[in-house]
Amino acid sequence: TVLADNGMEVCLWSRREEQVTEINRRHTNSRFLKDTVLSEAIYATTSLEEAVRDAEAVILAATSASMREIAGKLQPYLPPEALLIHATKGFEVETMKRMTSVIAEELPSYDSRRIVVLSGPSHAEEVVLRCPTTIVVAAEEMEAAEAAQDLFINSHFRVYTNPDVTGVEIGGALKNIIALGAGLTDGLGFGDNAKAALMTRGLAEIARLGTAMGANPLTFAGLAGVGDLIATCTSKHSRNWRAGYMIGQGAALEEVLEKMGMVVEGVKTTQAAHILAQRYEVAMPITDALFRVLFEGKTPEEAVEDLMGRVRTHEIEDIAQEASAKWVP
Ligand SMILES: NC(=O)C1=CN([C@@H]2O[C@H](COP(=O)(O)OP(=O)(O)OC[C@H]3O[C@@H](n4cnc5c(N)ncnc54)[C@H](OP(=O)(O)O)[C@@H]3O)[C@@H](O)[C@H]2O)C=CC1
Ligand SMILES: O=C(CO)COP(=O)(O)O
Repeated sequence: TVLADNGMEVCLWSRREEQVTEINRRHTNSRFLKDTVLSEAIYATTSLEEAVRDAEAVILAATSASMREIAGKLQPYLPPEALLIHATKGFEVETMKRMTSVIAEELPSYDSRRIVVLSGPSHAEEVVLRCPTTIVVAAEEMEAAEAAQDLFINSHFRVYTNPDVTGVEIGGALKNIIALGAGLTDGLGFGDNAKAALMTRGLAEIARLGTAMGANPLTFAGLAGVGDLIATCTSKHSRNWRAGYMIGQGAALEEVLEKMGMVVEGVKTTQAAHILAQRYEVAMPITDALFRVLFEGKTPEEAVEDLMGRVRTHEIEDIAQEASAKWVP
């Protein structure tokens, strides 16, 4: 919608014939965006080759679990000059790799410095209504990030650039864990204090792992960090929040995922972050508590008790200030 508003011809690729027909005939995508009429500049196809032919930019926006498969399928068709952008928030859980690494591995002839990640507080339901939205684009090569900025920016969609690909990808992925936790505390009937605590201490552990993985800690104070954390932890649109809420109310994970019918990235990301925290030797108590609830049968109430009973500690970490001063793109 944003690109069509900016005068571009947009081709959507889907593997579902019925969805493609609906988009082309009725200009709606009722499974995902009820009550929205899409621009006539948007059309759809089941042919990936047709979708990317002569494309100025190719945007990968499916799930993290399907990124490798889709990037691999794209390989023979990607026009070499096209700008490659992804908007997926998660890790490849089998390898713990970030999305840009997965894409780079599947598209070895594409200059990986030009792969752009687009992230930030941006629920699709609000973007299609043209509600003011701000996001961030990051690439190792700043011209690529600026080219993505040029494509998307308009009066209702404001785009910032950032050279920190690692931080932007990690912020977008890890906030989903905290959103699950925020939903869970709401489902348990706790109030604003609990949610504020989770968001604040959640941001601390996002920044801790992110910094250990090479991100600029200041990125987590930006749109891909605290910005997306606020949107996702407080929004009725968030699938992660809703999934957490149902679990807090006593539902089992399998039942919740079945009901959602859409991706809840935070579940796989909790698995990935739990392992990454061990690998990088950083403390992620909220992630660990959620891991135990999701995968080890701990009750939400027990997890909260564990978190509140942890050994007392101080708030601000020196390491973050030092890392920020030293960080180079
Ligand atoms: N929704 C939002 O507001 C935002 C989402 N994101 C991120 O974007 C990503 C996608 O989210 P979202 O669109 O909401 O998720 P949904 O679950 O709503 O949709 C996922 C889409 O990916 C497609 N897909 C999954 N696997 C494959 C595959 N192997 N081949 C082809 N298509 C596939 C699905 O197609 P099919 O129906 O055929 O299964 C479906 O169209 C996530 O990482 C999310 O975190 C980021 C910002 C905002
Ligand atoms: O990342 C998002 C908004 O920025 C979407 O969050 P959910 O996947 O929780 O709906």
